Amino acid sequence: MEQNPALALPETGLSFMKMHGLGNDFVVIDSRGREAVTTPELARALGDRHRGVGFDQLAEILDSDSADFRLDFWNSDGSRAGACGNATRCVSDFVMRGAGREAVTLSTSRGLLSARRRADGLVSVNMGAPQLDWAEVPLARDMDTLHLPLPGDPVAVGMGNPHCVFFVPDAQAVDVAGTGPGVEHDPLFPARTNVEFASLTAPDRLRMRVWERGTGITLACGSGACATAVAAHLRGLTGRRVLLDLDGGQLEVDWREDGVWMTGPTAHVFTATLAPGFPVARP
Ligand SMILES: N[C@H](CCC[C@H](N)C(=O)O)C(=O)O
Repeated sequence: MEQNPALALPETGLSFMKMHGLGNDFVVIDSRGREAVTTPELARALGDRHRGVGFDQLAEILDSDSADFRLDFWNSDGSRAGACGNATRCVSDFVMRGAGREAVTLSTSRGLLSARRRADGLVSVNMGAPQLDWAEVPLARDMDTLHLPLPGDPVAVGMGNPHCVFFVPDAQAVDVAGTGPGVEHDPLFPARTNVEFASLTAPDRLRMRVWERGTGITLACGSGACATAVAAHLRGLTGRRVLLDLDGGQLEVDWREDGVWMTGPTAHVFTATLAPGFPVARP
């Protein structure tokens, strides 16, 4: 096996954690006290579910001057994600446990966020204010973000990353794999987009399924749940606080004065070490 120099790690035997929030799964690399190690090549190699470890997102923990830590997010196709709500909750849980604290602050590419453990053990993150201006999402040109000029009349919401939310009669019946990629790559979204399909199942309760930019179908998407709750409220379907049923479980979203709070379970599955020489060149 020949080592590919383009993928060489700064050290062999890199240690990482596998975590998930409602089955939205992550590889987490703790790089506090050193330089960042993630590159697009490493993200793709680790993200390969057959030849690597497999994940929906990779999160790298880094030192921060302005918060308890910094978090960078990557998709399995090697692209960057500006936000990842479930990984933020999982990593915050890990950092809080390590420090014996019940609340932390973190910096991401969209700014400063905060997280805390609730009395019931679930972890909440304040994902910040939704981005409702076309340029912030971002969209290709000035338009009404509440009614995009696409079949299905979706809503665009930014949560530090772009989301396109469709309200449908039955989210369960949607061909997510068939519809998602076309929307992800629609020219209306210059940075591509995450795509959500949601239906109202009770007052203030939504069934939601997701196609994630750079990853595909996932069992849950925290920022997608926030975007969907914001869109549902703005469309007059729900109040500001909703319960979302995703393929992997439930999330609570509460759009408060100080930002969009998202609450749910977290899991640390294992900690492991990459074999020396990984990743190796592939034929
Ligand atoms: N699963 C993540 C979102 C990943 C979004 C990513 N696919 C992007 O490119 O924006 C979450 O819990 O918020």
